Amino acid sequence: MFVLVNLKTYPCDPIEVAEAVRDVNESTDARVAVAPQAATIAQVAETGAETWAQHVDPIDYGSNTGHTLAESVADAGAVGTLINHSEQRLKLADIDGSVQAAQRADLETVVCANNPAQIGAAAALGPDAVAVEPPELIGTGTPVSQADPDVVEDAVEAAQNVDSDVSVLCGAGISTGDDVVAAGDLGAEGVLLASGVAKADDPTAALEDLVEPL
Ligand SMILES: O=C[C@H](O)COP(=O)(O)O
Repeated sequence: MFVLVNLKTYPCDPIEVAEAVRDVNESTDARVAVAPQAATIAQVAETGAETWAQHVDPIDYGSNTGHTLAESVADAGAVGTLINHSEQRLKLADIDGSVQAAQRADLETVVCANNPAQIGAAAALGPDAVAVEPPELIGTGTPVSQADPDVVEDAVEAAQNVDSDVSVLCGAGISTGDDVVAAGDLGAEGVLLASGVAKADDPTAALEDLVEPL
């Protein structure tokens, strides 16, 4: 299972979380990575944790003030990027452009989507993975795998019908090892989570709990 921890703009210490991600990744068969804010990608990557960007824009080098260039986050040490997170929604043409920009920079891609229909559309753009996240469950602590298991199974089916090479993650409210196991039982190959680790008093303990049953 892939456990991708998105730090969003939570007021946590990204280095503390990154060191926990690095250490827990080394102690488990699961793959554990962290997506800090763009401004801290380089510092986070220096810890040795697998580091992702939270977003890249559908642009190339040039006159794009305020945008995030895929090559820049790759140069800073990111190996992958989220695209179209529920809190950073893009138009379909821009999702396509961001996937292409990420692939140009050799970044792995996870395209987020609200529901199975959008997952099918996202999978058609050729990312490495898609992540289904019902927006109403994000940050609630109520796991999607428990509150809405059908959306996970339907997302897996929707992606497989389009491109069986595209992995499916699920996210929203995931915070325990049982939640991760439940996600796997529904066909997800990973989970995308944030508050369960970023808001934890002890990120290492939170991560250890997440991977303990894997
Ligand atoms: O990127 C992470 C997702 O939006 C899930 O957030 P959450 O784990 O706080 O529900």
